[in-house]
Amino acid sequence: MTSSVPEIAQPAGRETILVRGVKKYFGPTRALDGASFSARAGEIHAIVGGNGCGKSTMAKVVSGILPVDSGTVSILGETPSTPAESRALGISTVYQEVLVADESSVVDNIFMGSDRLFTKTLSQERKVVRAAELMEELSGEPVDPHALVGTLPLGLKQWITIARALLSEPKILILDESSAALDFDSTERLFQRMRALRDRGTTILIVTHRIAELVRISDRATVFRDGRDVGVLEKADITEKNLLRLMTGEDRSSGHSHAEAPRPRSAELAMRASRLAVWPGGKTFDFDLRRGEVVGISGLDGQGQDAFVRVLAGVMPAAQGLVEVAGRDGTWSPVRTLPEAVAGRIAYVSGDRKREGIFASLSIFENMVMPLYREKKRGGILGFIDRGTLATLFRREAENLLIKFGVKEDRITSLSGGNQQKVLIGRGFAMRPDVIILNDPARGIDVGAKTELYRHLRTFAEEGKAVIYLSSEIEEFLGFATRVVVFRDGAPFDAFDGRGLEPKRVLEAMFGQTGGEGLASAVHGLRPGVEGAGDAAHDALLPSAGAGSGPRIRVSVPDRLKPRPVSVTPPAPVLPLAADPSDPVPPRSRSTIARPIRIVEFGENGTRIEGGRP
Ligand SMILES: Nc1ncnc2c1ncn2[C@@H]1O[C@H](COP(=O)(O)OP(=O)(O)OP(=O)(O)O)[C@@H](O)[C@H]1O
Repeated sequence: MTSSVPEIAQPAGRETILVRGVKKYFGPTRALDGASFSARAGEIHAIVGGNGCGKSTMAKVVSGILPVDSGTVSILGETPSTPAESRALGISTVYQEVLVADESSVVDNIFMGSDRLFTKTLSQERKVVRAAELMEELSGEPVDPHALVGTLPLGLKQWITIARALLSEPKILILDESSAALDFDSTERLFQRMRALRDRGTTILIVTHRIAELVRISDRATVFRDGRDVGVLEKADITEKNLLRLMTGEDRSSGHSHAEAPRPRSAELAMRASRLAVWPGGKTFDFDLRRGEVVGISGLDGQGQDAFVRVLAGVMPAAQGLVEVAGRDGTWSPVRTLPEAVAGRIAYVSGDRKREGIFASLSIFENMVMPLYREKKRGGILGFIDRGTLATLFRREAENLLIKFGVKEDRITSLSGGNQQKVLIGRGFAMRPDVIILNDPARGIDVGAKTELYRHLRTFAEEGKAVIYLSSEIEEFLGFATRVVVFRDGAPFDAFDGRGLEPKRVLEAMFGQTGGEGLASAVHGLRPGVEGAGDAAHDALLPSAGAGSGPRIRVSVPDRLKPRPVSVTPPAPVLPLAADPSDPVPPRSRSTIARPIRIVEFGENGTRIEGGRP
């Protein structure tokens, strides 16, 4: 990868990681309960399993940062017991949480913690050059090495953590959910890099919930369940079906793809937006949300879909226009702020739990029932709720979403990442809303919980309530969304009926390659405003796109066609439940370059088939 580091010479096939009968308890929680696992030089080895089954704990044990209670751990013949020892052995880890110092520069973040190794001899100028090279190689776009990391979008922050791990050309590279903040194209680049390292003898451990990705990249996979290894699959046997069977211990398929999406029984509206523009100067449009439907929202990164759902949820003000929610008595009330949204029984669930989700210092229980407490204090509509009722609500949501926890009074940060996300989803439902707005909520949650979530939301819609569901994975909409609205350039560009939804058509719309006919159909409840959202169809060859802070989209764009991003700072959102209010909002990137596209098709069960289109 770099001339400044030595080549690795690991004989392929040699066992580099050997873990036997390891136990690791956190109080009453058995994170690892007699787990064994081994990996070889020159292989990409996946650790797979449901939320809370012990994957991250195993990754930390192998990294040498977590001592075990019992069992044996041998990494390259040694047992590192401090991060420094493990680094000296050649182990690099990219952790699940994106760990960067926002107030430091890109170069300082990349070289953080590595001064005692080979980089000691590098001058600051060389480090700056190296950081710039690495970031351009990895992220596919030039990144100012002096830029403050806090001003960068999540995807670039994730690349910084990966660049840091790759600096020393590790013998063992551990990637714990490291592609979670990367879009499809970036994930592909990461995979190429992983394959090159693997071919030079590195052992790569990956932990991921993206099953289709791990089927593609892994040479072997060890499946965990309840803190124990329950099977090892060789490359030829790594299929979605086999993985699920081992993960759940049952024979069942992943999906909801054969299920029917909810259909509204009447034309009664739950919400409406008129003359709405989500960005200053953006195109205006009208939008109706009916009772009884699930509306899927999608788009390429930074096309306004993220702003749209936040505006609907009262989390961010609209640049123009009015959003209203229908009361149970049929009256309409404006939604301009979060309190107005809460009063209108709108709940918001964010997939970005670090920035606008969890309260790290509070318990699991408090995190779930927090909005109800607040209402109680103000004597609002939920003011009658007492602690006993809260406990019942908590239990119900925890059961519904299969949340795995020890004691509900434990801090939320003691939960696995996926279980933290489930608490946020549970919080949304616990508010007993009439409209629930979910912003890419399924990041990091396992397939069992996803299925439960879809089932829950489908029932919710069938009860006459309404769902807005933004997702970066089109597969999520199959058999689930009543209709799907695709955003481009800050406004709806096209819309599709959920029945017979073709993921390929949705992808084409994201790239401006469809005619926008869906906008003309009254079924989709979309009407162009004065400037005309319908104009979007004519602007198809002048799309704007960029690597903003929005969700990841599984679409591949050739590097040479990538736009050069220009930062535009969006208005600061009102964060409803910000863990860290000082956390800056990543800039949105936009550009105006037409791009031919490469489509990734979806086969059975949502597995990807790479296809081509000039
Ligand atoms: N520091 C900690 N304190 C208390 N409990 C913990 C701690 N770390 C992990 N646990 C618990 O150990 C169990 C395993 O957690 P781990 O993070 O390893 O799961 P995981 O398989 O990586 O899950 P996910 O897919 O959700 O990331 C969980 O029940 C979790 O709540």
